Amino acid sequence: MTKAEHLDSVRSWVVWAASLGAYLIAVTQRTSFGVAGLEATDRFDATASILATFSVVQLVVYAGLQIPVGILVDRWGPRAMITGGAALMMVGQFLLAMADSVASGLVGRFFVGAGDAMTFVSVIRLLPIWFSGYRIPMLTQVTGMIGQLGQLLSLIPFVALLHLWSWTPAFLSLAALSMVGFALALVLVSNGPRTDEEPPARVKARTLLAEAWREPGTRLGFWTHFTTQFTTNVFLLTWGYPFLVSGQGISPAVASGLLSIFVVVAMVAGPLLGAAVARYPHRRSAIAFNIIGMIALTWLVVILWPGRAPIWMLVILIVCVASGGPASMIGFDFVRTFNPAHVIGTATGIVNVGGFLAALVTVYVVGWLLDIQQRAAGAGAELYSLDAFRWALSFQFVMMLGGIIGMVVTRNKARRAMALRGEYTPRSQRRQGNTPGNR
Ligand SMILES: N[C@@H](Cc1c[nH]cn1)C(=O)NCC(=O)O
Repeated sequence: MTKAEHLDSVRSWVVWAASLGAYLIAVTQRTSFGVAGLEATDRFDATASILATFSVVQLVVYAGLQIPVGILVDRWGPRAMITGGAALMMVGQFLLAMADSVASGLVGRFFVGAGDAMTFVSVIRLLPIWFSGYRIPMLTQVTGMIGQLGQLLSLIPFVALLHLWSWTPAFLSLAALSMVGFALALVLVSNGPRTDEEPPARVKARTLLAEAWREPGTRLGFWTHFTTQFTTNVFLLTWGYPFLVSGQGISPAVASGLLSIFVVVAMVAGPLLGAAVARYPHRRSAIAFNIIGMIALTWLVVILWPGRAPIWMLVILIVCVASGGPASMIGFDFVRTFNPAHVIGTATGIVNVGGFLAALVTVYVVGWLLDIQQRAAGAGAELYSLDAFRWALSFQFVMMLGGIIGMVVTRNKARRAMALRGEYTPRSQRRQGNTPGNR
């Protein structure tokens, strides 16, 4: 098969569907512990902070492994990484199924986080190997979008099994599900035909990392992912629920309903953004800036609202914050179009650190700001009061500002580099009426 013949072929769709299945299963493994919080509290006799440690360990492992994983994707190819990731998640869920102490549970969660970290970057790396042109940004979005459905597998059948069969059999079924991901990747995923651009296996990790990082387009992708995605993670993973229930006085049932808007928005906004990026590749950062602007504006309105915000305003806020997840996929599109094929895995890993790193910092600082306000207010003061949330959540603006500065600086650098190479930039089009390229 020549290079062009395998692109967009039936085989391409089979490889994509199998890798997407493996990613959806990884998202199920990722989100399974979160929905088993009450059972975990009983099983491990754990406090709230011990329970939070399980999530933090998983997030730190996930974010910390993105760059090594990206480098290994470029060295070994996506197939080995997806199968290896599924195997690690299988081991992790098996350990968790058997765990009866916090320490053994944490080891299980460590393996799940590590296997999960190996999956997404590898699946995204397969797209430019197997597809061409406008399909790639569209499939990037659809991959992210369908993967989020893994949350529903945790929320519905896994929770049902947990209540029906109890802890050990429910987590063993998750281990079995990972075997399905493993088999899918082993049998159906392929790294594609070898190309001249593949690096010799002995290229040093440091060299790959330096090459990917030197490219301003990679850093633009990092800052784009950083700025668009972190508010989504902060809301979904930690502070959204207590803000809605304790800060805004919403009932727990309505708050859970509001959180499910995140899945709906991912389903709707993903394809829309994919189509917009495919059609206007030279307007990608403008699209991301608009979404960041909407997130910042709606947070500002809710934070400055006198008293509790009305429910319709909270819905608008959640729709805008939720669109940050799909918008963050624009970061991976920058990677694809600015980097040579042999560093795309490494550069994708770098970009995927952005949103998770920003979320970790923000989750921690918001918690710290809530604590110090309670201490300053004296004994008996409420930890989760609306006023305390107003100040604490305002820290998000600091992170957004930092991210926007990063995006502007790297976008200008990327455009300067393109102009030096004589390539199309939006500015050069305004001056000369050039034809758009794909950057
Ligand atoms: N931005 C997310 C994926 C996404 C797509 N639509 C909504 N969320 C992301 O970066 N994901 C990485 C992963 O490992 O899932």
